Amino acid sequence: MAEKIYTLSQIAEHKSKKDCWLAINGRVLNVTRFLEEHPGGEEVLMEAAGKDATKQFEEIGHSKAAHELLFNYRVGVLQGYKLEDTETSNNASFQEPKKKEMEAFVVKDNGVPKYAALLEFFVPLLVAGSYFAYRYLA
Ligand code: HEM
Repeated sequence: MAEKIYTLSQIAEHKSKKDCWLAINGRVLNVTRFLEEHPGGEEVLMEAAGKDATKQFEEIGHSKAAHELLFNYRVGVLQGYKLEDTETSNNASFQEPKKKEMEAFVVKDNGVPKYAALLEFFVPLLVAGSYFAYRYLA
């Protein structure tokens, strides 16, 4: 999927409270609707508005959740960054957990693995029981 590529000077045209863009890790973000929600406050975002804010963003030590939030505001890619990289990291953080959830769901809901789990529990118990019975009773 092709994404729109922006230059830093194009981003610099969007630095007001009503239209606020910035770039982080090669992604161009429209954070206008996030200004009021940002836990670190509107002011720090406004200071970074219209610029590449990667350094500031990383220096704060934002959480994984904050890194994932970035995807919600993505409007394009900063010129000079590879598209594949951003696509891959996008897929990795959004699709992998979903897949894991699905697997857990299938195991819980399927009768066969439950039966297998019971066997896995009782067979070693039976073997150990037989061994001790043989050792102490015979
Ligand atoms: C779209 C971009 C951004 C997102 C999605 C975002 C998200 C967040 C979130 C979720 C938090 C809560 C703490 C955490 O989970 O790490 C936070 C805190 C904070 N952010 Fe951001 N942030 C962004 C950009 C920035 C930028 C560019 C700066 C600095 C120029 C900044 C400065 C801060 C500060 C100072 C805090 C408070 C840290 C604290 O109280 O310990 N953020 N941000």
